[in-house]
Amino acid sequence: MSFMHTLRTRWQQADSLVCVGLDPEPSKFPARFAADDDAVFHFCRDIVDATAEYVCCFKPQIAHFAALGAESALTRLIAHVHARHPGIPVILDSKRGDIGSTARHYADEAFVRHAADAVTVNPYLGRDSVQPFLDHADKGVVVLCRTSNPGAGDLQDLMVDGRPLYQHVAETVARDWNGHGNCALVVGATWPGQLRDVRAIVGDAVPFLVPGVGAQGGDAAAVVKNARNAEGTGLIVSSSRAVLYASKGDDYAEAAARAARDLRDTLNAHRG
Ligand SMILES: O=c1ccn([C@@H]2O[C@H](COP(=O)(O)O)[C@@H](O)[C@H]2O)c(=O)[nH]1
Repeated sequence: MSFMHTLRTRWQQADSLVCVGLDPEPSKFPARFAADDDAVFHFCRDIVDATAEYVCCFKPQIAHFAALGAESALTRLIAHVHARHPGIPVILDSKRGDIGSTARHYADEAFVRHAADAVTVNPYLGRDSVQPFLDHADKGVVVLCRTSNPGAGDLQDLMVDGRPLYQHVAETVARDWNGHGNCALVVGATWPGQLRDVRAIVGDAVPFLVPGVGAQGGDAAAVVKNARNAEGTGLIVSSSRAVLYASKGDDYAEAAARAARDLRDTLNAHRG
């Protein structure tokens, strides 16, 4: 089943727009992991198992694994999601972007090595740099559009032909790059006005990955009000630290589950 089909099915079956981000930082793990040689995998696995019923997706961020030399834990974690929680797609957040001959290897990294269902990509090298990802018609290609960070506007808001650059990215992806219907866009929760503008440009068919609620302070209610589609879906609202590190005690998994459930309920209260 394709990423888009799995995602749409999961939105309905789980009644959730929540994505739990998997950003392991061992210094924030509960003390019980201190002597565990495979702590990254075990901690993330526990979070996955505790929160699965409340999510539409999981989103591991590759730098958090690579910086620790823990790529094997990432591969095993994605395999664990697929084996124990079939029907929950995994978006590998790697924000890749390079010339086509190299991008092919990045696509293999995401879809072959790690067996992710979707990947985040940087569009600024242009169509040929994204093509190796787009060619995987059953996989999701999640293109950075208006990111959640404070400096997002430095380049993404530059005016080009009378409109900010991020709006050109949105239009180009929806009109030209989405031939297989496998594209989504990253738009930060910290920018409700831009969420509304991008939804108006791309219509209902293109999902948004929306990081920035929780630790970055984005307003979950405003995300839903501004960017849901006509079905009340179309959103993958991602939270990492606020879920992963909801408690540093032995109740870390229960606390993560509560945080994911509360985010689901907040989002659902505004879906209409
Ligand atoms: O615009 C973007 C794109 C990606 N991210 C990633 O999402 C998570 C956010 O973590 P929180 O702890 O929920 O703040 C992180 O992996 C980022 O690399 C983003 O924040 N903004």
